[in-house]
Amino acid sequence: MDFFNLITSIEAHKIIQKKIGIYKAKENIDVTESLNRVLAEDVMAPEDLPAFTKSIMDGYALQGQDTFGVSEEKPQSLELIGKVEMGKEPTVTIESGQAANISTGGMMPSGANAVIMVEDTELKDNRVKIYSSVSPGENIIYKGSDIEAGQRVLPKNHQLRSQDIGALAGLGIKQVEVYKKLKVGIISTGDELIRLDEKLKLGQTRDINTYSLSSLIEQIGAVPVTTRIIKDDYQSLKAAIEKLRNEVDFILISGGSSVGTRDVTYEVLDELGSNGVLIHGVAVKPGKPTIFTMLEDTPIYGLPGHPVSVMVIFKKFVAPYIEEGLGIIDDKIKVKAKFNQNLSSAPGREDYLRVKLKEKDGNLLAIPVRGGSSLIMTMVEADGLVKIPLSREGLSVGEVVEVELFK
Ligand SMILES: Nc1nc2c(c(=O)[nH]1)N[C@H]1C(S)=C(S)[C@@H](COP(=O)(O)OP(=O)(O)OC[C@H]3O[C@@H](n4cnc5c(N)ncnc54)[C@H](O)[C@@H]3O)O[C@H]1N2
Ligand code: MOO
Repeated sequence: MDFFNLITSIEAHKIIQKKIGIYKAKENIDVTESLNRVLAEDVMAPEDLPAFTKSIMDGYALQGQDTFGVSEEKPQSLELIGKVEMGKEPTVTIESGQAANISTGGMMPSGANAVIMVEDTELKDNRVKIYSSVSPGENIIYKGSDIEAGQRVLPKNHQLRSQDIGALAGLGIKQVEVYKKLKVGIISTGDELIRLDEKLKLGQTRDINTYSLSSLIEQIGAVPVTTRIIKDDYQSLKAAIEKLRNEVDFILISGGSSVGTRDVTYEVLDELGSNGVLIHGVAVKPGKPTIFTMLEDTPIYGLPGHPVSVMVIFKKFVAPYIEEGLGIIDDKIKVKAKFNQNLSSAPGREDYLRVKLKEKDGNLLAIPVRGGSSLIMTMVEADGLVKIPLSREGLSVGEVVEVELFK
């Protein structure tokens, strides 16, 4: 007898998509706090970068035309008329036949259009002997050539990386408007579970899922809100959900999603859910007993307790919706690799294989990590996931597969 009403992963996504309508709240934050945050607006450059035309070599600013035809055998001598001070506007103007000392990063004096490197020159009696030619524009970068004032520097919905923060700082932008972080509540259930700081007795299991889920939530840029471990008991779970629901934007329950006598998640969610439980059972492996419903505006999931199932279902059925609420578009990193063996899978079910990547003879190989969904090491050893679609009965050796990499 089948206790679940299995639906396909496409049908499950349709139900979830239809129900989740997340309001994207925005806030202004300091650039110094903005790593991994997602822009809620386009960022335009308020000024040019660099703000002035500058030298990118240590040497002499001059007119490139003065060096045309110059070589080691046929040097040219120019008059040294002064020096450009770093961080200051030059006080000299270069005319034909003249040069001024300049350092890397110094502002080009007017009249000059190139810089000759110091190693291609010789200084004697206030005259600079030039031993090679430089064309106009050589060894300098023009005002605004990195970023032009008014240009779009970063687009809306971009997740900020360190180089982006560098660019914002370079333009003097102190604050950015980003989407507010969503809060995701985690309730791990199970009479057998103990916390990380408790002593393990035989028959007990240390809580893994609270920790793997919290870090996955943090990784996508949301805020995990954890609770104490909840017993497999209707009233305790109901009370824990009621307590959390006003604090967070999503609720994840780990464990108790199946059909055992101690699996109470379904009953509690069927009572609390706005229209009872909307999903119980998806034709995927791992993670078949997945539950989903809404507590008014709050999406709530019952995630299958096995440590691998929890992580895979989070990645495939939860993370995309949290990311949508955070303004993230698609940031999955995928690579193509050759599957290294024949492997069968049941038709009518979507499989997520954990795979390890290995390079061999110039080919990237995807090697499945064997083992059930209760073994966390199958995730630890893997580099990513490969999907076997519903319609397929397996994968063949040499077949090119797409691997979604773990971050
Ligand atoms: N008769 C059936 N039994 C099971 C079925 C089924 O279809 N019929 N489905 C199996 C599948 S598939 C999965 S997945 C699990 C899901 O079970 P639950 O969501 O009810 O999870 P639990 O029974 O509470 O736990 C399963 C397993 O995982 C361990 N666990 C739970 N939470 C944690 C945690 N936070 N950290 C570490 N380990 C955890 C728990 O001790 C169990 O060993 O059901 C199958 N059964
Ligand atoms: O679907 Mo369960 O999640 O195989 O282990």
